[in-house]
Amino acid sequence: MTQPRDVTLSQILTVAQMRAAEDELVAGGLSVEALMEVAGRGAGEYVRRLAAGRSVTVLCGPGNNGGDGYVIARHLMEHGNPVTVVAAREPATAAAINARHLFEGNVTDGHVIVSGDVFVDCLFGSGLSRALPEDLLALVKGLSAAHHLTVAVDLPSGIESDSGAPLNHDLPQNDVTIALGAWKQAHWTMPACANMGVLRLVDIGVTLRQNAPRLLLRPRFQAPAPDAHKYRRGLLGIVSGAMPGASILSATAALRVGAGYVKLLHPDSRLAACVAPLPELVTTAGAIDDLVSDPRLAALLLGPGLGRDDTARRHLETVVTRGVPTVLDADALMLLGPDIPLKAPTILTPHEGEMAALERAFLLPANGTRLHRAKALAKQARATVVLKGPDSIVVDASGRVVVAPRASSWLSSAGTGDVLAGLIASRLAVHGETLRAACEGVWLHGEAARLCGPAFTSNELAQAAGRALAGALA
Ligand SMILES: NC(=O)C1=CN([C@@H]2O[C@H](COP(=O)(O)OP(=O)(O)OC[C@H]3O[C@@H](n4cnc5c(N)ncnc54)[C@H](O)[C@@H]3O)[C@@H](O)[C@H]2O)[C@@H](O)CC1
Ligand SMILES: Nc1ncnc2c1ncn2[C@@H]1O[C@H](COP(=O)(O)OP(=O)(O)O)[C@@H](O)[C@H]1O
Ligand SMILES: [K+]
Repeated sequence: MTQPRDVTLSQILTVAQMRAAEDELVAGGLSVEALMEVAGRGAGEYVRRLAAGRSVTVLCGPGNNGGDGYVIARHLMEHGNPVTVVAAREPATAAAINARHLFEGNVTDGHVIVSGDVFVDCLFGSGLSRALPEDLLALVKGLSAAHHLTVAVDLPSGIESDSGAPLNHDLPQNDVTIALGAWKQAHWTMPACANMGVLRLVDIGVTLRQNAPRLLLRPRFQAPAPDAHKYRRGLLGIVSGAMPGASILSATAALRVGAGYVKLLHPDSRLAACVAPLPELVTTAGAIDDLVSDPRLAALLLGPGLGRDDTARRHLETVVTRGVPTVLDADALMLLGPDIPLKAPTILTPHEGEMAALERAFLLPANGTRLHRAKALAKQARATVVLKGPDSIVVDASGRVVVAPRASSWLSSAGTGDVLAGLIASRLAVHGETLRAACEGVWLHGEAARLCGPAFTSNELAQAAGRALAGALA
C-alpha cells in the first residue's frame, strides 16, 4: 500500500537506513550527483528565501555534505545572491568534486574568517564519525560568530546523527537546520535537537523504510457520532490514592478530550471526603474490587497520587487483573515488575526516574539510547511505553516507535505528568488502541502547553486540553 507523502516524510532514519534509501534511489536510475542536485537546490531555496539578498557564506567539507554546499552556493549565485564558499578541505568524493567544478564563484580556504549575514554549515553531515579537529571546530565557531544567522545543512557539524550526541563541546547554536531526504535521529533527540533552531526537510524522493521510527504528527479527532451516548464514548475509571489531588488533575484533563464519562474511584472513603469536588466529575467510594468491577469500564488509570505501600500494591494487582485497557503512571510504575503480569493492553508512562526503577525491576540494562531503552522495556513488559522528557518517545511491544517533537519547556513542572496520564487514558477509553492513545495524549499535552504560553500551572494545562483537541477536529 502506498502511504501519503507526509507519512513517508515523517520517518526518522539511522545513517545506515539513510544510506540504504539513497542506494535504492541510485539503483532505480538516479546518480548521486542528481540526488545532490535535488538536495542542494532544495536547501539552497530555503537559504535564498532566508537571506533575501543578504550575503551568504557556505562552509564546505570534504564529503557529500560539502558537495551539497557547492550546489547551494551555485543556486544562490544563479539567483543573484552574494555568496562566498569557504573550502575547509578539498572535496574528496566524486559527487562533491563534480559540484565544486560546477560552482564558478568565490572560493576561499578558511584561513581568514569571512564575515557576512548568513552562515551555511556544510562541513559534515551524516558521515561525521569522530569529533571535529581543533582547526575545523574553530572555523565553524568563528564563522557562526561572524554572521547574523547560522543554518546547518542536514545536521550541524559536530553532532552524531544516530545518537544526537555532540562530539565536541561548545558547538554553535543554529537558527535553522535543513534535513536532507529524511529526518535523522539527532533532529529529534536531546541534547542535539535543542540546538538546531527551526527544522525544515527537503524531499529527495526517499521511500518508506520498514520499522523506521515516525515523527508524531497532528492527529485528527472526530466529533462524537450523531447517536453517541456517554457509555459508548467510553467510561474511564481513575483510581485515586494517598494524594487524591493528582488524580483530580488527571480527571480534569480526561474530561475534555473524548471519554464520555470520567469517574473518580476512591478505594479509601476517608480520603474521598478530603477532595474538593468538581461538578462534572462523578466520584464513587468503595472496596477496590467493587470499584473496578463495573462491566461498562472502557479504560482504567492508576498511579497519580497512588502511594507506594502495601495497599497501593494491592490496588495495582487488582487493576491489572481486571482485563480492561489500562494506563499505569507515577507510583504504579515504582511498584510494577514481572511478578505483576499485565492482562490487558497497557500503557506505561515513565519519566527518567521511573524508567530506571522499571529497568531494575525487569532486569534490563539501563544503557544505550533512550529509544533502545524504551524498546527493551516495551518488549519485556509487553506494554506500550511513553518515555517522557523533553524528547518523549512512544514505543509499543511490537517495536513501533513514534518520536514527539520537543514541547514547551514550561512543562517541566509538578503535575503535568498527571495531566498527560489523564489525556492518554481518556483517548484509550474512546478506542482502546494503546499506541494511538499514547500518541494522541502526547500530542494533546504538547499542544495544550503551546496554547497556554509561558508560566502555566498543571491545572491550567489540563483546562487547555479541550481547546487543543478542538484545534485538531477532522
Ligand atoms: N549519498 C547521497 O546520495 C546523498 C548525500 N547527501 C549528503 O551527504 C552527506 C553525507 O555525506 P558523506 O557520507 O560524504 O559524509 P560527510 O560529508 O558528512 O563527511 C565526509 C567524510 O568525512 C570524514 N570524516 C568524518 N568525521 C570526520 C572528522 N571529524 N574530521 C575529518 N573528517 C571526518 C569521513 O570519512 C566522512 O565520510 C549527508 O549528510 C548529505 O548532506 C545529499 O547530497 C543527498 C544525497
Ligand atoms: N524540559 C521539558 N520540555 C518539554 N517537556 C517536558 C520537559 N520537562 C518535562 N516535560 C514533560 O512534562 C511532563 C512531566 O511529567 P512528570 O515528570 O511525570 O511530572 P509529574 O509527575 O510532576 O506530573 C512529561 O510529559 C514530560 O515529557
Ligand atoms: K552540516
